[in-house]
Amino acid sequence: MPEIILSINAGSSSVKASVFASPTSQASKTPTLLAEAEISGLTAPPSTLKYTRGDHHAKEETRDVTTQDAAFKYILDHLTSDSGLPEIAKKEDIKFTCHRVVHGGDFPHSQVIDEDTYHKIAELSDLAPLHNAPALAIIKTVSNLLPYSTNIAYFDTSFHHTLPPHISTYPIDQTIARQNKLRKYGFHGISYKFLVHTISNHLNKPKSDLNIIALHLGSGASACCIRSGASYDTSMGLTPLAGLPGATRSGSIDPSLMFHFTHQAGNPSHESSSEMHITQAEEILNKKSGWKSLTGTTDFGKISEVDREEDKLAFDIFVDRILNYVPSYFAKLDGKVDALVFAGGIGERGVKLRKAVVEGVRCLGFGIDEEKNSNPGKETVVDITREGAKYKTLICRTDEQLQMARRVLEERERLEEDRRRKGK
Ligand SMILES: Nc1ncnc2c1ncn2[C@@H]1O[C@H](COP(=O)(O)OP(=O)(O)O)[C@@H](O)[C@H]1O
Ligand SMILES: CC(=O)OP(=O)(O)O
Ligand SMILES: [Mg+2]
Repeated sequence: MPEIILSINAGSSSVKASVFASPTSQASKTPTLLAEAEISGLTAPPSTLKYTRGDHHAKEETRDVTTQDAAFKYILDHLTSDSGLPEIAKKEDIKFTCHRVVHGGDFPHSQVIDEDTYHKIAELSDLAPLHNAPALAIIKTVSNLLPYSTNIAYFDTSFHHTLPPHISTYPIDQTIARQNKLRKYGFHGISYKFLVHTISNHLNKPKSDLNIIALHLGSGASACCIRSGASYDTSMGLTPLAGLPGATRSGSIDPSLMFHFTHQAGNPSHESSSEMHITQAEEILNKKSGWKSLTGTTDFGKISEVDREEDKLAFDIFVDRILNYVPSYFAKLDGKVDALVFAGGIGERGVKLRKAVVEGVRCLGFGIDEEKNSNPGKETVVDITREGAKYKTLICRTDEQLQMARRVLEERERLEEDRRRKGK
């Protein structure tokens, strides 16, 4: 009997969940997708549910859903009541549940979640104010509603454990930095790992030889310099606030700015709770900045239509900030670049943004084919390189849920051992 894996990706504006069946042959490590559901637009209500099971597609507005946990409960209800998905008609049939956890601190790889792991993830909540607490709420819900399932945490940070010290270290007092574990962690690592796997297959090049400049552009956006298949540098830092701006995030700013923005910068935010303590500065920069503060919307699709001056400004800021990274990573790769890769909600759907970014780095040898860029079809990887361009430009439809489910199959023995040890 195939085993069922439920894979959950709680982003800052969306929850995506996919149901997979394990392959019947022991040798295969490829899970089969049975159904996928996504509630998007949590920061731009009303949110919408998109549901796909084989050829069956459904779309509906979910007016009262505004948190990741509510979105997950809605999705779980939808999945388990779908008569076309008998595989999970009984909730006990879900053997593994994978959770994307954005901040994993020093965890080098996935963990079966027990009380201790749960608390370690909770301790990191202040360092990912839009992510860890919502993921923990979903983990709690799964423990209550699916008590037979083994919960596994996959961390965005694990992929970036290869960052060299001169890149991960902040030039600050090192005693305090070490005590408080203040360093660059990097995020979107599950997505970047998926990109490495997929692009390596697409280019028929071993992962260990693959150099890419990857842009994961969604509600949160980051760039990653991938050298020999591993993370060498990335734009996010101690928290997912650093680097590129996002839907409600400022991205990197002069650190002194906040003390001039408000005298309350260091005071606790009203949004602090017993689970998460953040300052007003952190609340403003994470939740009240970015596209929302500039344009009133978090929907980059709308902003890209550039109807108003403020949309144009937001669009131009994003392009400008991305252009701070691509040439710098190009130099760090010594010009040995296999591809510039666009992924994430904006990277995959933002036709105009891709064009502006690629044109911005044409002096390096990139070029975009306008027709392919405008009509990229449905393949996982789409080559949008202009004929004659020296370097490739690709779109890769990232799939963090699939990446986690694959890993469950690949590292099954270690996970079983971890599960036994933790008595789960
Ligand atoms: N056609 C489009 N053009 C540009 N951006 C888009 C388009 N459609 C959706 N988006 C943007 O994609 C983002 C969501 O990306 P996604 O990676 O799914 O989010 P999350 O960060 O929550 O995982 C939203 O900011 C949304 O506005
Ligand atoms: C790390 C991060 O910002 O993730 P997301 O884009 O899914 O919110
Ligand atoms: Mg995301």
